[in-house]
Amino acid sequence: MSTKLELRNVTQRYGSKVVLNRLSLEIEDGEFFVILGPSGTGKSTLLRTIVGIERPVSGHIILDGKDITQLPPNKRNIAMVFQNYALYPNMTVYENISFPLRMAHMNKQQIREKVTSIAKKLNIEEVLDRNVTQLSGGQKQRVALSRALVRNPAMFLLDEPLSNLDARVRFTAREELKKIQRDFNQTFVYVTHDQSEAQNLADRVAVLRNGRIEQIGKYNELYENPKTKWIGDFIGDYPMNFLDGSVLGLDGVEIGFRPYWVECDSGEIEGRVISFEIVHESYFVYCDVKGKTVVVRSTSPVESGDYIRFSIKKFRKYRDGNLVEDGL
Ligand SMILES: Nc1ncnc2c1ncn2[C@@H]1O[C@H](COP(=O)(O)OP(=O)(O)OP(=O)(O)O)[C@@H](O)[C@H]1O
Repeated sequence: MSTKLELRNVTQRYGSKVVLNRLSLEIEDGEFFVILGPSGTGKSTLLRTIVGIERPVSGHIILDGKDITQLPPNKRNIAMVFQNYALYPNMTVYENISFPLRMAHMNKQQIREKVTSIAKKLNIEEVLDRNVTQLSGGQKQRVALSRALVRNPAMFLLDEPLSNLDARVRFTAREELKKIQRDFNQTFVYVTHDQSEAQNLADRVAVLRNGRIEQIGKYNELYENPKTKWIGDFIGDYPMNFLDGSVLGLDGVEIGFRPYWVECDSGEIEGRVISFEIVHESYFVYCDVKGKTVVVRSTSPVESGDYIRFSIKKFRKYRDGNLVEDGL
């Protein structure tokens, strides 16, 4: 089962601090929806509000056309997977996964069939009798997902589920997660700090800033056409560079460009090399252009103190911090 979620003007406050500010959002059936944003911008609060651990002070949450704003969490049929997985440590894997079914008084035979079938799909059949404390991080994640999947929820909320895994396991776990989402045709709402996760997993990304959505779209749209300078700065492996438009003879605007959008060795702009780093045989050169630091990618070696020239092959125009649409 999977359904559409709508948030209408949802506001959440802790004391006088507004954490979600009239936030509206629609998440489609079967979507892998990622929420990105700096620390403290309300990402976890948003998930807790959707699942019902917290009630919004105003606004509405609609699941499949039904207003669930006032329903308690156990009546919402939304599963939440926490960062630490919240497994019951004194139980086996089987007991953990079957827990929600036992609570629902399902008969033993049905429980066994359901748990075994899910465990098979998630490749944890072999560890069903183990205590959860004896599992690897990736296995714990699969147990937490299985425990949620047996309930057949309308959607899944995941709060940084990979952040406790080391780099290598994380990569495989990420691929598995995507596969599970597709195989079970589930709607996932997924909070992360990690842009590579957003890029790889998301159908759409919403970037939160001060309790509001600054931009929403495919990761690539956010990268290519940041609606604001703030998004340009936040999205991408390197922040977008900004220079006064006058460097290209454009008045009254700033231009934004990625390090990859330039061609080095000749061109209209000159910069003095402050420092550089080498990544995959490219030089990412921090240079001073008329008192502003920009990063450009060069394939030729550089030295600090050198002067380099480059031309900007692609750029976006910004006025008052916002994208000028004809700047595309
Ligand atoms: N129970 C609470 N009582 C008071 N303030 C809270 C509570 N929970 C969160 N906050 C505050 O609300 C703001 C948003 O917190 P939240 O955890 O939603 O942010 P986040 O974007 O998930 O952050 P992070 O990326 O660091 O996990 C923060 O300023 C936080 O200190």
